Amino acid sequence: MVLEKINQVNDIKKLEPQELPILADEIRNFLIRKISVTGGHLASNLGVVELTMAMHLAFDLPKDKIIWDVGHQSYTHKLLTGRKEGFDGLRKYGGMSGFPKRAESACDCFDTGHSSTSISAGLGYAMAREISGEDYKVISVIGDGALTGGMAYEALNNASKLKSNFIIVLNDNNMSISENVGGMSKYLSSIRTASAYQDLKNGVIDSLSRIPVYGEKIIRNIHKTKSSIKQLVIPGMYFENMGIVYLGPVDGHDISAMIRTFHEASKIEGAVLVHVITKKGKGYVPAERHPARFHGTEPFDIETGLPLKPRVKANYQDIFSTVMRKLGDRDPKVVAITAAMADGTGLKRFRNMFPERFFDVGIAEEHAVTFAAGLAAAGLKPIVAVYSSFLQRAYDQILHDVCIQNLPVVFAIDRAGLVGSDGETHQGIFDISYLSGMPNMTLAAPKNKWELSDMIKFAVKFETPIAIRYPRGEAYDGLKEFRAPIVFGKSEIIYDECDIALIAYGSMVKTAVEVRERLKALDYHCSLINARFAKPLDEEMLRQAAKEHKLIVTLEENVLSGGFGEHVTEYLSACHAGVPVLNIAISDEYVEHGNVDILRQEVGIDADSIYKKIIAEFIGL
Ligand SMILES: Cc1ncc(C[n+]2csc(CCOP(=O)(O)OP(=O)(O)O)c2C)c(N)n1
Ligand SMILES: CC(=O)[C@@H](O)[C@H](O)COP(=O)(O)O
Ligand SMILES: [Mg+2]
Repeated sequence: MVLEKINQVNDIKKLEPQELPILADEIRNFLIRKISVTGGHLASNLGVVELTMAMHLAFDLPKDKIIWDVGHQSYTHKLLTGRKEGFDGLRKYGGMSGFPKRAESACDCFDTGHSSTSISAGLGYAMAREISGEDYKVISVIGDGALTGGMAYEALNNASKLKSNFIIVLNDNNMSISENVGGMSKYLSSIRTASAYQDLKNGVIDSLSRIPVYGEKIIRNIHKTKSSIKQLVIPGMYFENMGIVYLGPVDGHDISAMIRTFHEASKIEGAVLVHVITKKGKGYVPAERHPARFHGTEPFDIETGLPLKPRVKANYQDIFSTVMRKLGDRDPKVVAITAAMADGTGLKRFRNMFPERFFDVGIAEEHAVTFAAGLAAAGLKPIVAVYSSFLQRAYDQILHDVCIQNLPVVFAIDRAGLVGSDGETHQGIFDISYLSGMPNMTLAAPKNKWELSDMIKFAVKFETPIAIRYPRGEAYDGLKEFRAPIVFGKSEIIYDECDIALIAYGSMVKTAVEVRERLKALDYHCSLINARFAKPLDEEMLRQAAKEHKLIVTLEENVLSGGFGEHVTEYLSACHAGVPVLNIAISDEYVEHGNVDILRQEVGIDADSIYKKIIAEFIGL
């Protein structure tokens, strides 16, 4: 086993050349085996095995800095930097992260998780190196999907002024999570398919490189200057015209070709983009055939590629998918927007049925929101389906383009709450806080699957901005009998008693049901109120609850700061309600990766922790 020889960074450099393809195969088998048990980002990682090996061979880690965009494709890098043992605990609580983490290894120089940050961060490193007079190479690895994100262009624009070497590796597998979209994607395809042109260029460079002494110089000059020869023979003029040298395309499964190109790229003063072509899912047939399904996978059977635990119950995304289909059918003004998350959000069905009213704008949340604002201003009914943590990107667009103009944009905020294995970059625990301060915004959250459907229907008729948040995964199917119509700003009283009022928002209603059952066993009488709206608050209900109970408990899956509970407490204290309020929320800390049930216990929002906190509070009254 060649992989056995890889125990720490740079061990790969000790291998014989003939061992490298064997190592690539063994790494693929290792990843398939491990991820089939733990789950994780398989297809992207299978695609970059040789690319990562070539970078580790061409560069000097940890001195040189490799920055992985998104970071979901960094598994081979982890393997080659002494973290083989970590794969059994991949993305588990207390185990190895699925993303690069500076705290995990000296070879991880920048934490990532959200897309399109690598060129900015790399440029920061390169500039810092210039200023401090240090000597290391900086390499940002960005996918073709991540290159649809606006930040990447802001960084490229800025990178053109760099005087020292900075390598951008464009890992082009012609896929985002699903098919990549947009003009840049088309442009990259045209480069890939222009093979005749490419052969011509390679021929010229190859011939030049065979000319002793002068050949190298001419090639360098070609790369350095904006000569007309270069314009003729090198594709990638988009980058070249920005002042970024373009090299490629290079076969991303040919280690020697990549090493040669990286050495070439290292000699260039300024920013250079190396265009590498890879195959997403390479080496595992089910992942090659279904790269989107194996982008991020649950544990699966290696033989068949099928999930080990087939889903029995519908998840919130299935419910969203169904209601969107119905709305699309009923109302031709309904349009749906996603920032590259059609699969995850459940918009695929809408896309297939109403392609002309479906927009995948690429990994461009800021643009998605302002684009939706434009659609709304022109009289359509846009629904932006977006993960809570990714919507953080678009704070100003929501405020400036949607809320100030009071436009009827619906935000379907998916993955709201703890998401689990992706960890701190992906936990959707800030949206109530960052949205509730925006005038004109309405915030709602359903208690169960039927209410999600009712709320989306309500939202589509709503005439001002509205955000509906719901969690990742299985939809709650309890409390079916409680389906009072949705009324703007009004909560739903589920059980009306005395002693304690449990006022739960969205996903926490389910937990509150369990807490109430346990408190009942101790003879505590608890009301259960489904808040439905975090903004505006149901003030009438709050005043009433304050009068009728000895303790108010708010429950939410969001950070405390700026969250639902804080607003309730503030309101009750402003009206001198005189009743104690216990806020159940996540304390103001980032929550790491792990199983959601474990994380809930860790942050104290599981039924048991809440039950204990309530008893302690009540006894102290
Ligand atoms: C801001 C943001 N939006 C969405 C995502 C979700 N996301 C993760 S990877 C990915 C696709 C990336 O495609 P690409 O960069 O080409 O990498 P590949 O998986 O193809 O290697 C998306 C949309 C994200 N991580 N960050
Ligand atoms: C890396 C990334 O950002 C996505 O692939 C994310 O992991 C998807 O998460 P879900 O599994 O919740 O769709
Ligand atoms: Mg890609």
